[in-house]
Amino acid sequence: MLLLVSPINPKEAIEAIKGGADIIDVKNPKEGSLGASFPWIIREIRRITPDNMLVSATLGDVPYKPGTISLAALGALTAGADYIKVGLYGTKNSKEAVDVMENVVKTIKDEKKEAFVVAAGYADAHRVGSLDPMEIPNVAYEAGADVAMLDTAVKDGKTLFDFLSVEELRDFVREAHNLGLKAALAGSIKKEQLRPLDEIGCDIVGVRGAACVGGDRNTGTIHRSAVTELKRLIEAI
Ligand SMILES: O=C[C@H](O)COP(=O)(O)O
Repeated sequence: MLLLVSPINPKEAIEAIKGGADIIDVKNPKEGSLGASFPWIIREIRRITPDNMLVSATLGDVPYKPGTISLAALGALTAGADYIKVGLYGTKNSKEAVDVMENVVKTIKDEKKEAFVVAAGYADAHRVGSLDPMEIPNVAYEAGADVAMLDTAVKDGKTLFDFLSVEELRDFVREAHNLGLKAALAGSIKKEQLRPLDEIGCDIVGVRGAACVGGDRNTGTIHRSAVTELKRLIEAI
């Protein structure tokens, strides 16, 4: 299981890299769970990240605006991201979600075939009126994306496991794999939840809060010691 860590700036990105993260995921929590960062921050983080490591950028908790999101995707790619995440927030059904995702896939793959496209849904979708999380693998598949992901939309201390049972998460991962996709899971993941995620076959676990010290995901900052511990726990499973 790979460890994706979400820094907000280059200083935190260095901590994540030194701590042993596998994927550096540039994020702006001020704009939401999957809040988009700025091109110059993505570019600088790409510059300081070793070439053999993926840099991810999220396009935000996106509305149902395929054109707008396609342009944002091109911006993230141009700034240096090679793992593009789309938070399917304002898409109310799978038809709208596929519409957004297939345009993002076209945008990215036309420019850089080997870049990854991630369709991200929310385990607590019912709290924000977005798409049923169990539909995400099929949306990702239909659109030609590479990864089906879940996070939580509302960051209030509740974790992924508060909204979906281990059995439901196992089904999500199984369906993604059956469709030839990778499965990524996030949502205020705690250290003790790494093992169950690995056991159900999760390919990528995403964290911010658990990699921060001196506060939570908003008030704390990523420190290499916390990242190293997460990495060590994963390796020990
Ligand atoms: O992509 C993963 C997110 O950054 C998860 O953040 P969180 O662990 O604070 O919920």
